[in-house]
Amino acid sequence: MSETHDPARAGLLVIDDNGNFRFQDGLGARADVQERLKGLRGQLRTRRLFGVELDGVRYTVLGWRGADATLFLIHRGKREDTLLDFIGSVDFAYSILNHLVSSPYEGMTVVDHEAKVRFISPVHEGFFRLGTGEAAGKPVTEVIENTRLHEILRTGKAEIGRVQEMRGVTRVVSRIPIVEGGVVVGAIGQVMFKAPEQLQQLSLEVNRLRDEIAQYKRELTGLRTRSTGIEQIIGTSDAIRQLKADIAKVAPLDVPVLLIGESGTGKELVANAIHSLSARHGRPMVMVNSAALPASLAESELFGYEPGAFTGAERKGRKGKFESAHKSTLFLDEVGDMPLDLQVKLLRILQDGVFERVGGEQQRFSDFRLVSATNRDLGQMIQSEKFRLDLYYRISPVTLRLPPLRERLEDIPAIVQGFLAGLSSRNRNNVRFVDDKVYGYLQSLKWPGNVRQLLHEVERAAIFSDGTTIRVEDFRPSALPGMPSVAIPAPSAPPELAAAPGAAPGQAADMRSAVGTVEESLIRDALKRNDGNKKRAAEELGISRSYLYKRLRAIEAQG
Ligand SMILES: Nc1ncnc2c1ncn2[C@@H]1O[C@H](COP(=O)(O)OP(=O)(O)OP(=O)(O)O)[C@@H](O)[C@H]1O
Repeated sequence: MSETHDPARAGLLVIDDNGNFRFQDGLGARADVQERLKGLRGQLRTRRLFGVELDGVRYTVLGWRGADATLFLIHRGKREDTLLDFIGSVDFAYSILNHLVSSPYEGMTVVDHEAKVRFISPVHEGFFRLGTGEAAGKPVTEVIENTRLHEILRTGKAEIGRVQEMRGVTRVVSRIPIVEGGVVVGAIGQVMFKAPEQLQQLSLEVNRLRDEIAQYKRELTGLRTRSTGIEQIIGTSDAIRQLKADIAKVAPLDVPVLLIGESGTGKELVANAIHSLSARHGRPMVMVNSAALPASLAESELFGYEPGAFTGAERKGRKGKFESAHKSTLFLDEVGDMPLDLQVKLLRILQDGVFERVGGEQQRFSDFRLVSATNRDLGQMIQSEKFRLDLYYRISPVTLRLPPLRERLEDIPAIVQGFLAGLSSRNRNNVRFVDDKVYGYLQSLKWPGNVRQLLHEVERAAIFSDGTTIRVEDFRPSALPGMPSVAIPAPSAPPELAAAPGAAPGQAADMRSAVGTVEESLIRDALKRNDGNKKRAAEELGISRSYLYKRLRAIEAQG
C-alpha cells in the first residue's frame, strides 16, 4: 500500500462554514482529528501549514480555505523526509519558510530544467525592478544579469559564495542544482544582500589576522635564530668566561647595571647582550652617549619636549630617549661625562620613573631598564664632586668590569679570526688566513685602545696583505697611541702628556702641541674619509667616541 493511501498515515477532511463535516477520509474520519482540525480554521488567515501531534506522532496538515468550506489534508511524512518532518515538528514552520523566500537579506531565484524562471523572491524582484511574478516563465538569462543558473543545470555542480555583478553592484551568490531521482530538475540561486559589506569587513579582519600571524612568524624566526649578542663577545679567557657568566645571570634580573671598562673593551657589546637576554628584548635598545650630547640639547634629547618648547622645535613636540626606552633598555654610555645638573634630573627619573618634557608640566612615566657605562674612575669623580654619590648608588646595583685586552692576550687569535671572517664576508675579500707569527706579534703589543684598536690594526694589515694571508710585515708602524713604533702618547691617557722627569718644561709643552697637531690632522682626515661620521671616524682611529668629541670641542675652542 502506498504511503498516501494508508489511512493511518494520511487523511482528508472538508468542513463547511457551519462546522459540518462534508467529506472525510482516512485520518480525517477520526472524531478527535476532526475536532483538532476544526480548531485550526481560525489560524488560516496567517498560515496554511501546521504540525499536529496525534497519538504521539507528528503529522503535517495543509489547510485551504474555499468559498464556504475549508479543506484539510493530513499527511505523515517519513522521518527522512526532512521538509515534512520540519513542518510537522515546528509549529511555526510556515513562518520560517515564508521568511526564507521573502527575507530582505537574501534573494532567491528558482529556475526549472529549461532555465525558465519559476520564482523570484520579493527582495530580488524589487532589486531588478520587476513586478510580482513578472519574470515567471522567462528565460533566466533575460532576467538576471550575469546569471549562471542555466550553466548549473548543465553541469549539475553547485557554485557557492561566488561574486556576481548585477545592476552595477557586487553581490555574493550561491547557485545550487536541484536533483530529483538523479536528474537535475531545476536550480536555485541565492543572493546575499548584505554580504559584500560584511565580506569586506571579514576580509579586513582576515588581513589583520594574517599580518599578525606574519609578525609572529617573523618574531619566532627571530627568536629561533636570535643571536643573543653574548656570542658576539669573543674570547675564552677566564676573564671573558666570567664576564659572560655574569651577563647571563644579571640580564634577566631587570636591575640597573653599570659597565666599567677602558675604551674599546666592548661595553656597548655587553649592553646589547644584556638587553637581548632580558625580558625587554622585544623592543630595540635605546642608546644615549652622554659625552656626545651638546649641553644645550642634552635635556630635550633625554626628556623630549612639548610643542613650541623652543625655536626650531618640531611642531608636534618630540619624545626623548627616556620615553623611547619605555619597556626597553636604555644604554647610557659615558655616564661619567654627564654634567652635574643633568645628573640631578637623571636621579629623579631613576627614583620614580617620572619626568616632564622640556616646556611642559605634565608628568610622564617611563619604565626602562638602565645599563650605563663609563671608562672613567667614578670613585675619583665622586671625591672631586664631579659625580653624585646618590646617582652612583642608583646606577650601580650591579657593576660589571670589562677586562682590558692586555689582561687577556690569549683571546687575540679568536678575536682576529672572528673579525676576519666577518670582514671577508662584508667586503668580499679573501683575506682569511693569518700567519702564525702574527699572533705572537700582536700579543706583544700593549693595546691601550683595546679590541677596537686591535680590529683597526688588523683591518689595515689586511689592506697591505697579499690578499689572502696577513703577515707580521703587513702591520705598518701605527700613528695611533700605544703602538710600540710610535712616539705619540695615548690620547686616552692625558696625564702621560705631562713632562717626563728630567725633561725641560719647554720640551714638554712643545711635545704636547706637536701631539695635538698630529691628533688634530688625524681626526680631520678620519672624519673626511668617513663623511663626517664621528662614530666611524672614532672606530677607525681606535679612540673612543667620547675622546673624539672632547678633542673636537677643544679644536673648535681653539678656533
Ligand atoms: N670581546 C669582544 N669580542 C669581539 N669583539 C669585541 C669584543 N670587545 C669589543 N669588541 C669590538 O670592539 C669594538 C669596540 O667595542 P665597543 O664599542 O663595545 O667598546 P666600548 O667599550 O663601548 O668603547 P667606548 O668606551 O670607546 O665607547 C666593537 O667593534 C666591538 O664589536
